[in-house]
Amino acid sequence: MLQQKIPATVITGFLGAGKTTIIRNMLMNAGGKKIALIINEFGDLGVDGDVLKGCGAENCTEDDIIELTNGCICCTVADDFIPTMQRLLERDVKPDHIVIETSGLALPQPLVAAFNWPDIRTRVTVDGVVTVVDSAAVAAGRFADDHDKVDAARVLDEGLDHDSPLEELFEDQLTCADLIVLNKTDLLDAEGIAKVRAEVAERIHRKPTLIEAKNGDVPAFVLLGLGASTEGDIENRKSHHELEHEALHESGEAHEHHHDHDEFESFVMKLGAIADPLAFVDRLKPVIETHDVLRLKGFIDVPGKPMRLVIQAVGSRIDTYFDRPWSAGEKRETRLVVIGLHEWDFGAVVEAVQAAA
Ligand SMILES: Nc1nc2c(ncn2[C@@H]2O[C@H](COP(=O)(O)OP(=O)(O)OP(=O)(O)O)[C@@H](O)[C@H]2O)c(=O)[nH]1
Repeated sequence: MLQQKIPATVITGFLGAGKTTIIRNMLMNAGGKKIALIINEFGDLGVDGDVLKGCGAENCTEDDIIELTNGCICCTVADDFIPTMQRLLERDVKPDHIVIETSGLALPQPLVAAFNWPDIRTRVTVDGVVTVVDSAAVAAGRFADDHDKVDAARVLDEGLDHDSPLEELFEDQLTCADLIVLNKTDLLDAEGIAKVRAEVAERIHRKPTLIEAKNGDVPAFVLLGLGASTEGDIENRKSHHELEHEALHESGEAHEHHHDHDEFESFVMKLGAIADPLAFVDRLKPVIETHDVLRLKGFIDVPGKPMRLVIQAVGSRIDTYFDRPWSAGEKRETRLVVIGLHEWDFGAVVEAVQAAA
């Protein structure tokens, strides 16, 4: 009899929006569903995968968590994602549901298109694309372009894309959604939330379901079981790049292929033990603001503490918490992944973070 397709849910959304938090909560209340996780990160310090392995959900053990950390899943879909999916489908014990967390910088469109590959499409279907929004960042205008800056630049260069890389990526992730989660609403009042709803609605031509959340508290039955078969609707969810590409093809103009990720850059830093993490966090805030660090996360070795300290910075909003003991064989060290916009002064950021340590 025709094999029932395994449903796969894509969780996307900009850096720090709350994807991992939503997934961790989903694992803890997914009932008996056996979940396989594919976690993609930009910057090869597997923080999300490590955090999720630490949550010890019995329906998703360590070997059900597969990490793809050699770049964005949209660029590595052919040589990384597809083979991973094929290996997963060869397992004798199949998962009930596959959940894919894209990196915060990934375009979901190429990933959804990959589900139309011949030997994937017969066995898996995209149950839905869930786009997580950092409502506080939207309310703060993080994704709205600085229009007078763009207007000034446009005077100089007619061919300038009207959107900044942040704005384009943000819209592309929204356009692809079956469900939009306005997360971090705990940081906003009713007026702020209304403003975010309006801004999100004006950026998309479709009408995906939109829900609010705090600390990723979205019930698993809302996330899993959307039944959208999104891979059959990609015509309706094109990214800016795909639309531009089509327009240029129609006009017959030649154009170079640019990767949307040239505008972003990340690096991993290793630092010594940090005796006073709160002082470190205070000194880090101005560095993040000065250099417009988009995202900083990782693990801190605090001398004398048996537990590992996780640091999570989304823009200059910084959280730290002890998540688990350092394990016996593990080397205690401070490792941070730092992600920013391309035009930043790389050396200066490294020096400033080191000086703050
Ligand atoms: N105040 C608040 N903080 C949140 C909420 N959801 C997540 N966070 C915090 O935001 C930070 C980033 O959360 P993650 O779940 O790691 O975000 P992510 O989208 O997986 O991040 P990347 O994978 O790096 O793109 C963490 O410090 C979370 O604790 C929320 O609803 N409210």
